[in-house]
Amino acid sequence: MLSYERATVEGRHRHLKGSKGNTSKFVVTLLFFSENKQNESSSSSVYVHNPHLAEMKDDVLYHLSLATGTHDLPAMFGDVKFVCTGGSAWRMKKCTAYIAAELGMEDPKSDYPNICAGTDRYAMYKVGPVLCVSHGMGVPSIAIMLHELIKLLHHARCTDVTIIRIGTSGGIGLEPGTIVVTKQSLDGMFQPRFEQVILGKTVVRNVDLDQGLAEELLKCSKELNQFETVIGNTMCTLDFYEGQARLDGAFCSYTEKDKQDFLHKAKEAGVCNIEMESSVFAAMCNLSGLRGAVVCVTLLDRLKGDQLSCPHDVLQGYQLRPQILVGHYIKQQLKATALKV
Ligand SMILES: O=P(O)(O)O[C@@H]1C[C@H](O)[C@@H](CO)O1
Ligand SMILES: O=c1cc[nH]c(=O)[nH]1
Repeated sequence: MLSYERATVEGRHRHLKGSKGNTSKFVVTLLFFSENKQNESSSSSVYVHNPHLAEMKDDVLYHLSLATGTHDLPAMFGDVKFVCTGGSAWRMKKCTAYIAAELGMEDPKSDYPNICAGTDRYAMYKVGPVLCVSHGMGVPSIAIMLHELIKLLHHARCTDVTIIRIGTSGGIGLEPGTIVVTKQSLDGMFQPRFEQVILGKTVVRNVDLDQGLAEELLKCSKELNQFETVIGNTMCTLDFYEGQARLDGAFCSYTEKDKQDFLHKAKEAGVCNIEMESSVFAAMCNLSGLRGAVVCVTLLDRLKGDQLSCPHDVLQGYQLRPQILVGHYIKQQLKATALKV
């Protein structure tokens, strides 16, 4: 069972306009969900926390092109136990075919229809208990997908779902092709938090990820022994260029030295890689009670450069690594569950 914990943070806003040093007080209420061990049940299905949903006759998951009124969501998705999500639709289709082969569930025609074919916002594929969904680029895009996915899992009455973001990133001091399993998601100021403005107030959300799941994934990588994997902090930014201290965007107002100083500070804060979705992903896993992990391959070492100039096939090969690791993990989990039955 999960229960709310409330915490209040007080601070002061500095007014941008008006007289120098003018500030006003703000109060932010933090809601954490914590495990209630006393009432722990064997399966977990706490995904949505919204009293308004129960009052709605029909729920339209607009960006997924699915709805409770037009689709039998329990029949379509009730067996889902794992969700893999990543930026590109191509990668999610590849991931579906790879996991199908790993689990011996290949479609003889190798055709995995896009369940969200009614929209070009996101793509979704399913093989057995595994759902693969694309999320686009950046926090707003993945947040919209996650709101609708979490409602989908709720309407479908799914239980015990694990969700893993399989993505790409820029590494700091790591050999390109290394996988980073995120320990904590830090913002651009190296703070472990996700800030969202709701009703004109800043709400700070918890970005802790499931450490047990991260360790299990690291163990799987050791068993596979195909590529280097580390557990470390991931910096989540709102931009690929200036937000990640690149020198090659359309605009840049800092020097190579400024960039290096920033990246070294990030390294000191335990940052192993930089990407653009982990913070809100972690926050929404915490809110929903989903078990979550972020597994990203590094495409380059940001201490050595900014441009992704290595050959296309090398980059595509790197992109497949997170799914190889996650495919192995899912296969092991399903085997272990089958043994228990
Ligand atoms: O899941 P992907 O590999 O798309 O995530 C990273 C972070 C940004 O969305 C994108 C930038 O190239 O790659
Ligand atoms: O450097 C990189 C590479 C992939 N994705 C990012 O966000 N940054």
